[in-house]
This record gives sequence, C-alpha cells and structure tokens, in this order.
Amino acid sequence: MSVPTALARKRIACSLRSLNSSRRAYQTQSAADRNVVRIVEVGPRDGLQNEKGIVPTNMKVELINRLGIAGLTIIEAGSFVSPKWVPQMAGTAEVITRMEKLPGVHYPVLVPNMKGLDNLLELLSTTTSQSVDSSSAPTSTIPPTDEIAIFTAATDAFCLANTNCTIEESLKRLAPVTQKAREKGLRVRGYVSVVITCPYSGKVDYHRVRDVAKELLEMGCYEVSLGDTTGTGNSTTVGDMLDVVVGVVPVEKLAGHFHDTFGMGVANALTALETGVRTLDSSVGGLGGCPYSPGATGNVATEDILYSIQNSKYRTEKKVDLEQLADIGWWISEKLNRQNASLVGRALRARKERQKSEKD
Ligand SMILES: CC(C)(COP(=O)([O-])OP(=O)([O-])OC[C@H]1O[C@@H](n2cnc3c(N)ncnc32)[C@H](O)[C@@H]1OP(=O)([O-])[O-])[C@@H](O)C(=O)NCCC(=O)NCCSC(=O)C[C@@](C)(O)CC(=O)[O-]
Repeated sequence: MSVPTALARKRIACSLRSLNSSRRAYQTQSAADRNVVRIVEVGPRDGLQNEKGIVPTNMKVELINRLGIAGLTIIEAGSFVSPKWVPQMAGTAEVITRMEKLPGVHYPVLVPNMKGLDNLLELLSTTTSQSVDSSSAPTSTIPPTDEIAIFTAATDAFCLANTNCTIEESLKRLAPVTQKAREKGLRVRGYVSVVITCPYSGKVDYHRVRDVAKELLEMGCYEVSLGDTTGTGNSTTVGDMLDVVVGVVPVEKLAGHFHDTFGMGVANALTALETGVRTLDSSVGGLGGCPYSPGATGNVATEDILYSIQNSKYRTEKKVDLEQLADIGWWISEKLNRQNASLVGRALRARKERQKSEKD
C-alpha cells in the first residue's frame, strides 16, 4: 500500500473534519426535521429564461403569485443579468416590484456581477412591495427580495459561454458581489453548473465541482446548488459526483438542480435525498432549459418531485397543494404553447378528465 503524501493526508483530515461537522449538525436534528425537503421553485427564472418569445410581465407576475398561493415557499423570481445575453429576463425589476409578496415566501433573483447587484440594490432602496395575506388587505411593506443567487460552473468552457469569463475569473468577480450583498443584508446562494457533463467539453471532473462548491461556501454563500445543466446524469453518476463533493462540503449546504433531458430528474433527485441532500430545485410543468446548454430540456417538474416523495419519510416544510400546482403547470404550458413536461401533471389531468366523463 502506498503511503499518502502530506497533501493527501491534509485532504483526508479536511474531509474527516467536514464529515464530522456534518454528522454533528445531523445528530442535533430530530428525525422528523432531517426528512424535511426544501423545494426551490425555479420555473419563473430557469423556466422562462429559455422561452423563444418574450413572456409578458403580467404572465410572469401571475405565475409567481399562483405558485406562492399553492404553498411554495422559495420562488426564484428572475435575473438581473445583461438583457443582451438573456433578453427574456429583462423585465425582472418590474416583475418583482409588481408581484404579491406573501409572508414567509422568499423570492431570490440571479445576479451575475456587480452591475446586476447594484441595479437590484437601487431598486430595493426605492421600492417595497405590499405584503399580501390572501385573507386580508395588504398589511405591511416588505422588500421584494431578500436573497440573490450567484452562478459559476465546473468547466471553463461553460463558464465562458454563459458569463464570458473562466471559472477563476468568475469567482474573482463574484467574491465582492457576495460580500456587498451580505453587507446589505441579502442572503447569497451559489450555483455550480454542469456538474456531470459539459455541452462544450464533455465529462466533468467531479473534483472540480467539489472545489468550486467549496469556494462558493467560503465566499459566503449559505448553500450551493449543484446543476446537472445538461440533464445527462443518472443515479450512478449523480451518486458518484455527490460522493466526491460530500467528502469535503457539508451535505446540508448542498442542493440538487436536475434537468430532465434524459428523464432521470426524479431518479437523480431521489439519489440526492438518499445521500443527505435536503434541498431540490425544480420547475412547475418542467419549464425551461439554459440558453447556453443546447439541447437541454427543462428542470425536473415540481409536480413530479412532490409526487415522488408522497407516502415516503420525506415531506415539505409547508404543505404544497399538488392538484393546484398541476393546474398551474397546465395553465403556463398552454399560455406558452408548449407541451406540459410534467408526467404527474399529465396523469392528474387525465384522471380528472376520466372522473368527469364517468360522472357525465
Ligand atoms: C455576466 C455577463 C453580464 C458578462 O457579459 P459581458 O458581455 O462580458 O459583460 P460586459 O460587462 O462587457 O457588459 C456588456 C453589456 O451588458 C451590460 N451589462 C453587464 N452586466 C449587466 C447586468 N447585470 N445587468 C444589465 N446589464 C448588464 C453592460 O452595461 C454592457 O452594456 P453596453 O455597454 O454594451 O450597452 C453576461 O455574460 C451575462 O449576463 N450572462 C448571464 C447568462 C445567463 O443569465 N445565463 C442563464 C443563467 S445560469 C443558468 O441558467 C444555470 C443555472 C443557474 O440554472 C444552473 C444550471 O442549470 O446549471
């Protein structure tokens, strides 16, 4: 057996420390808490950013409002990115100003650089939206958002295509953004894209995923979402990737973000849950795709994730009305003239129609 080098010994010690701290945090939670799954609904952002046409602001606002009423508590509302790069997100300032801000619901927005953060901060300094309780009149003013999401990738090729800079440059760009956002009281979430395969450079080195995720956490992100942007992962590759990452990054700080290109989204989400991940990103009706990941389809559908954990040990913190969510999936799919990509949404509608025709 070979003797580990000093660097390897340091890495092992570091992994053990991280595992022990994860284990301690895990042991202090009750079994019920451990099985609470946070859903981050990304439909209004990841879902709509890839649409061919421009989605009207009214429709975006209605989508966000309906998702909140259905019980979702984290709804990614849009992006403060360059409209030259992603024109579909150009109206985000108006969207987050006009949406109904439900108490207890968070509405993060994507920010790629200091310009995006400054634009958001300017908006926050001048705007507050009404806190609306469905049972009463507006009660107080709450800022439209309390959270940003920054994003980078596990390959330089994707990072360049998506944000015009290498991973290293993006981390340098994002560090002061994170610091300033935190100083202004905003929470910061991080994304690492292409954690399984890259559309430009192929198979991804999972150690790179691990190192970038670690840097984002050290920078000040409270959580890092691992994106299978191309949707090529399966239970084995996602499990292998998580094994590498979780050796160094505490599992409770990770989220899974699975695109459903090969129909593996639910399987990958369940693999992530079994590994200890408790936050999953998904989009209603399986909307979406990344403009810089050719051929990739939308995120795994929120309806499919919720159905997959029904009658299991897992539950969401707040009850989400699955029937209502499925109706939203149908509504937005029809409005966008696209196929509803949620199999659960389709099955629920078919059942409803059968029941109706049996009654008639
Ligand atoms: C990062 C940049 C800006 C660099 O793009 P760049 O061209 O290098 O930037 P620049 O600084 O040279 O600016 C170019 C122009 O954009 C303007 N600009 C510059 N920044 C902003 C801003 N924030 N807001 C508004 N305008 C901005 C800037 O003012 C300038 O305007 P001009 O002087 O030519 O008129 C660009 O590449 C960009 O915006 N990229 C975003 C791409 C994107 O949104 N991709 C999708 C989101 S990531 C994703 O979907 C993956 C994820 C998160 O879901 C996880 C997964 O599935 O993997």
